[in-house]
Amino acid sequence: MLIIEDSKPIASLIKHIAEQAGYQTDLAMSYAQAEALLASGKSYSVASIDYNLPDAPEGEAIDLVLDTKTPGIVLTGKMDEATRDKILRKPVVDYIPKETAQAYAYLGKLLTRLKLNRYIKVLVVDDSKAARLYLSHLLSRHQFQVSVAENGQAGLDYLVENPDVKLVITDNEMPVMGGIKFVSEARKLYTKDQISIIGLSGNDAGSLSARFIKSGANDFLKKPFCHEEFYCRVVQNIEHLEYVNRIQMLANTDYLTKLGNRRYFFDKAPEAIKRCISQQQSYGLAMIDIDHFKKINDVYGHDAGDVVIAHIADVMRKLFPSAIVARFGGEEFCILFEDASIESVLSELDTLRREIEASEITFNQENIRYTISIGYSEQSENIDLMLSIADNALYQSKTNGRNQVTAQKPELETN
Ligand SMILES: Nc1nc2c(ncn2[C@@H]2O[C@H](COP(=O)(O)OP(=O)(O)OP(=O)(O)O)[C@@H](O)[C@H]2O)c(=O)[nH]1
Repeated sequence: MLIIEDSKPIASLIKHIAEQAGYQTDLAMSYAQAEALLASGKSYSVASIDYNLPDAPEGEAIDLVLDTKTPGIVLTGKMDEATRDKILRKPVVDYIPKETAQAYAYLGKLLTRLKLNRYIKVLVVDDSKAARLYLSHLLSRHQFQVSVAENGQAGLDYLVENPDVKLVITDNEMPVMGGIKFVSEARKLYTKDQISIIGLSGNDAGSLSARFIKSGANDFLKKPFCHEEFYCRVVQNIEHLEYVNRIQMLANTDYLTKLGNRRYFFDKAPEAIKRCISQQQSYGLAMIDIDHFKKINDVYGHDAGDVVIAHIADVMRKLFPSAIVARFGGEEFCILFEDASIESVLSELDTLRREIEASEITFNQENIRYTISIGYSEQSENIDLMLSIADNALYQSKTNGRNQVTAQKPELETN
């Protein structure tokens, strides 16, 4: 990041904020220094620009930065409307009045946002080439990955192929398929928590915003809009998705091991089973339980028990990167294997058993060794049946002396 700022204390505050957001920084304390840095051929992912510099008092540094295609954030002590309008007529990322108490917190948030935006895909759906270009420029300035479609049908086709799109901005009046129909079709594919949709229209009918939202849009913007409002709406909608994803992630993750929890397992496993059935792939389910775990807690303490639980989670993550692995509760784990023959899964489960048996965990200068028992169920359409069979097989492993793998078929028992 290039920081253009003549005040030393403010420059070091911005440097600190930028570094916290993960940027390396260069400082220019005047227009001339900024010009020299930019002319040296060095490229910057963003620049903060002080509007008023001793050798450039009227925002001349803004054009200097923008001419090099560097995204620029203007910091200004001038609060008047004329200055604001002058700045916003230029393709800057944003402007921040320095006087407000929140200015530097806002800058930090904006810098972090710009980094995250590089990984966010946005689809613009509009039949007007000029509008597509304009919206793409606005979004690219905030570092989003932008794709375009020229009507609702093309937008829908794009969404089917690209489920990782996070935000759609769509016009209403379009040939082939209009915006309202497009939104309601898109909602058959993705929920409001998966893709955010903002409807746009220049139509004066007041009911249009309600129709967009009732069809499944998250938000609506009337054309013409000012850049600031556009960016505020975009960021607000993206942040909503991020909050929901974070809450879902927390609700589905086990705190100690960072593996999925029981809820995660019951969310993912039925989908995986359906996938395997439709693709005629074999699958199976394993229950894993640490042997005599109570003794580990009793002898070495509860914290040592936690380290053992985290250890087995790490080993499973390493050995089964593509399986659905979950901590079911306490010292019990469950794994769903997709597209795997029984021979290969049983061999992999035995590798897990042997790796755990051979490992030694050091905690508070004590060396801890432990073993695990495993029960395996071959495939069934009924996940509850598979769980009960794997549980039964696990019980057999325990009663037969622990530290072993037992497999059972849903109809026929094998060992
Ligand atoms: N440290 C630690 N202990 C836990 C956790 N969750 C459950 N436990 C303990 O795990 C132990 C499970 O003991 P049991 O169900 O009797 O089974 P076990 O001692 O492993 O014996 P077997 O399963 O028969 O081999 C209990 O003492 C629980 O308190 C946890 O998150 N951390």
